[in-house]
Amino acid sequence: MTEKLSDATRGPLLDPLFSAGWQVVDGRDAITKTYKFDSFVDAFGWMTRAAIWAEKWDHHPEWSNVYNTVTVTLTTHDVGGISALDAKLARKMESLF
Ligand SMILES: C[C@H](O)[C@H](O)[C@H]1CNC2=NC(N)=NC(=O)C2=N1
Repeated sequence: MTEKLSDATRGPLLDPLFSAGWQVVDGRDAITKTYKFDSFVDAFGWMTRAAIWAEKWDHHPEWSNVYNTVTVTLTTHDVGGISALDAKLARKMESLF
């Protein structure tokens, strides 16, 4: 069962993501990162690959794309905050980037 991250698990799961450029969203228990690509095709290709994992894990990003830029926000709507699934999807997005 998915749960909001406890204080004890937040650091180990989120600190590596903060080092990779993820940030906490102001006023929300959510994390965000803006990715820049060389082209729209690269951006959309990355979104397509990330979307396959999101669907496989039944965990979906809030995201938007403008040309070569993709802004992603991850949170777990079912628990009202960041869960391990958000960290897992963020790590996958990093590895696909
Ligand atoms: C019913 C379905 O499994 C849930 O609504 C899933 C779908 N994708 C989801 N994605 C995200 N980001 N948070 C959720 O709580 C969530 N819940």
